[in-house]
Amino acid sequence: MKKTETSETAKKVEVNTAPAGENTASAAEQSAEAAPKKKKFTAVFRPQNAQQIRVKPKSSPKPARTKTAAAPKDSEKELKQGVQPDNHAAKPAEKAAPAARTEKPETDTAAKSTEQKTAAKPVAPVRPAAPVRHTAPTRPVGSIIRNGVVVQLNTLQGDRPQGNYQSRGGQAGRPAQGDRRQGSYGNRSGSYQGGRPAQGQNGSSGGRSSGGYQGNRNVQTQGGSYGNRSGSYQGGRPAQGQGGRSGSFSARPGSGYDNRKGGNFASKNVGGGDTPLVKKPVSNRPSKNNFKDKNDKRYKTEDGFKNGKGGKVTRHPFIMPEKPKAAKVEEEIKEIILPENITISELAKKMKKNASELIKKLFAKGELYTINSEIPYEKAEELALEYEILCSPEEKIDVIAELLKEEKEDVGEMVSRPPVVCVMGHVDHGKTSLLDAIRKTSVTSREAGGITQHIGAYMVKVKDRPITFLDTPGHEAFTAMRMRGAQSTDIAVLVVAADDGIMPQTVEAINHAKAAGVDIIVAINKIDKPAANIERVKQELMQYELVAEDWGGTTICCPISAKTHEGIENLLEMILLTADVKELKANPNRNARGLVVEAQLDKGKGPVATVLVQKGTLHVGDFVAAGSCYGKIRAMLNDKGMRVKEAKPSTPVEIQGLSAVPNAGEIFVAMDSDKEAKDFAATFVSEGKNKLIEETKAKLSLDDLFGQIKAGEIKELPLIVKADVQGSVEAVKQSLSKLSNEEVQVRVIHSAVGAISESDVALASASNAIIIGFNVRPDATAKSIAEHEHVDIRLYKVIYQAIEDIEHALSGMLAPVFEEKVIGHAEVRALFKASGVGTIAGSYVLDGKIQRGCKARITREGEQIFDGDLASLKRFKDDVKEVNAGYECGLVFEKFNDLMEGDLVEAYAMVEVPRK
Ligand SMILES: Nc1nc2c(ncn2[C@@H]2O[C@H](COP(=O)(O)OP(=O)(O)OP(=O)(O)O)[C@@H](O)[C@H]2O)c(=O)[nH]1
Repeated sequence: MKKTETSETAKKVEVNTAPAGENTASAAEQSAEAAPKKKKFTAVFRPQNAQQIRVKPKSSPKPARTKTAAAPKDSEKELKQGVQPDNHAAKPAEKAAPAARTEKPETDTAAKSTEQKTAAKPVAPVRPAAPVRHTAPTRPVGSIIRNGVVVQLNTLQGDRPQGNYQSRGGQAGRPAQGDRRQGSYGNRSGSYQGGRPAQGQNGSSGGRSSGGYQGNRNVQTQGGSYGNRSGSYQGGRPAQGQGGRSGSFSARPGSGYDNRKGGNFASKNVGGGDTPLVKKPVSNRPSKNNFKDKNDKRYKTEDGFKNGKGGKVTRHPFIMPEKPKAAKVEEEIKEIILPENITISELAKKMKKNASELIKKLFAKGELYTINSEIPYEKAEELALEYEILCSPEEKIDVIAELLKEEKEDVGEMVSRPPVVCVMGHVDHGKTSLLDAIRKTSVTSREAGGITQHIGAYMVKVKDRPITFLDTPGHEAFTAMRMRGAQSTDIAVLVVAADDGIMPQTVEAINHAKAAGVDIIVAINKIDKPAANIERVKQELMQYELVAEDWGGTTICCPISAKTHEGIENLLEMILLTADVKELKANPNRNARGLVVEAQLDKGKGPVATVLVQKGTLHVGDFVAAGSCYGKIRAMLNDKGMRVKEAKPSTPVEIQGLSAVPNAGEIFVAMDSDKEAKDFAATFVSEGKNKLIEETKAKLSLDDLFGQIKAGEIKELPLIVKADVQGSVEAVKQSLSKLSNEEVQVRVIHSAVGAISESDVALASASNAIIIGFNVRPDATAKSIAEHEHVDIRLYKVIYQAIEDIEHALSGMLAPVFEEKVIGHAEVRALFKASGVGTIAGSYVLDGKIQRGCKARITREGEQIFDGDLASLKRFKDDVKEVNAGYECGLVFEKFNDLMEGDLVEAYAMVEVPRK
């Protein structure tokens, strides 16, 4: 029965051991192989296992190594079990004293385990988890060991405990013999072990040695009981150096073996887990050397000890596994990722140090910090380096960029698309006139009676080929449109008046176009004018690396007259030619994606947006998202105001159905479902909030700024601007921002199209901002919240009124200006000395009045001898507020007593005057 059981247990053990480590597993296997030989040995431990063990002992002859045959068995079993110390333990226990399964014995065994370890090494297999399980008590050892091991071992300790337990398990067998004693001993040994391992350990060797010692002690102490004896022997011997023998010995003591084995295993196998931390590996070897007997050496192999005579090698998971683990732990700690700013407490956590330790370190450098102090990355890195911890900056992921990221499309599915063109140039050089001319020459003339809608973009057809013009003013096409890094246009037509040449805004336009990597076609306008000088324009263009084709360059220059329409056709043809060269293509068979060109809140239609489809085809009914807005397209109008059902690449359309008004320049994407569109928008909203919070946080955490605010050097006026159309938002925003001066910074923290909403008020409340509404009103909820939160909402219909109001607000915020104002004169006519007060000037008020707390200048014979505060003003013996002309009074001046009769006192006050 027992034998069979043992084999079963062995299997179980293997399973158990597996987690402990491959080594243990292999050991188990080996042990399993060896087991038959060792069968003779019985483990004392688990009564349950004991039976099984018995069986094994018979079969296992190897145990013989050890003096007791049983020991070998145990070892074998253990080996088989590898990880299953319990079984082994049980076996020995059975032999020694089956009864003793008590935890105490386990502890003893644990103690002995160290010795056993040496001896046990061979026996490693004994680990039999049994002891561990049983040995809750043994744990003391484990715990001790843990303590001994110190924190580093913690993780390992967890494992170790098992090792210890196993060995204990072996001891557990003993317990049967004399539970109490063993128990007590176990404790002792446990304590010892703990101490020792801690001391020397690190390595398994520590464990062993301690185990060995403990084993001895235990044994000794146990004395009377057989189990004890055996234990002592085992312990002692193993300790001395018999690995194999001890194994055999352990067989006797059962417990002893178990312990040893367990110990060994624990240290080795289990240790594999735990030890790594402790450095067991190293220690194990040394201990082995110390303990090794001749026999041991014989049996020893790099992999472990040979089992008994068979010469088979039992693998000892011991050292090998442990080291790598320890190394890993250290590595983990050595590199940390830090954000831009981090608090001391967070840094300490990452460094696995105590915050107070860091604070002390900084304090030693003369820098005062608290655990909540935020320090920049550089400082944190410097600090971490002192602990030999490397830092790397946290990589910020642009969630929105990730969201908008697109995979490369299959070129095969792409078809050519119309070019998207924008017109740029200096003021009055004829941009509008050119666009009008183009419309008239192409679109309007063909679409007889058709009314071209002003939707910010339109298409014209030249020789049946469409061209899309973005009708956005100036370089906004590049700035706003490029907000999300999207390329809005393919070709830029630079309008330069032939009679005016290159002007500042022309240069600006050139730079924007170049930065956007857009092809430039120069339209030299107003050639109908007598003062027109085309060649001069071409010459000037050369300064900006735009060399006309007829001058040997590559820049297409088209002389035109927006007034007479001369050259317009040629310009359009040139645009098409350039488009051909660029081979503009897009895939129309996919979800649409493009740019919001313009957007506004229409009283009848709600939010409407002019979008330029860049890829795919947009359909009515599509779910779209644009920035923080989303919705299902209810209706779609083309540039002629006609309802359309779909829009292909490069087509501008006005869409209705969005939940709110998106920002111009925002990318819109068509989604497969409403939920996707909503999620997309939600991400934008949360990202926006995060950014806002980050900005606020960053500001508040800047000591510099705080210092300046404290010193009154910087003040800020946060504003939220809401208007009915995007154009107004921009206008109000810019006008207000211009009001910033050296002392007060006007900061528009949020601006958008639409009514003043609840979230606007919430934001204003949180950031102490004023809401400026231009042609919009707050909704009912927003209004009531604003009243409750005392948020100031200012509504305007004319921009200048808003500006004027803000200007006033600013002047109120400016540091008051004080001016000196003379309030009266007095003459010193008598002097009195008063102890503790000083000299009292008995004076007569000549004119005006003298007021308490005023300032005074004293002149003597035309020469000023004092300018400072009036410390006290008395009428007779009473303090008074003021003394009018014609009355006498007593004056005492702040820290000035050098007065003489006849001195003239001029009283004055500093009064606040309104700023001009
Ligand atoms: N003679 C002549 N006058 C032109 C021509 N093109 C434009 N103009 C005049 O130049 C003036 C400015 O023209 P706009 O088209 O408004 O110029 P713009 O560049 O759009 O000006 P802003 O919108 O203020 O930037 C108008 O009075 C036009 O009539 C042209 O080809 N010949």
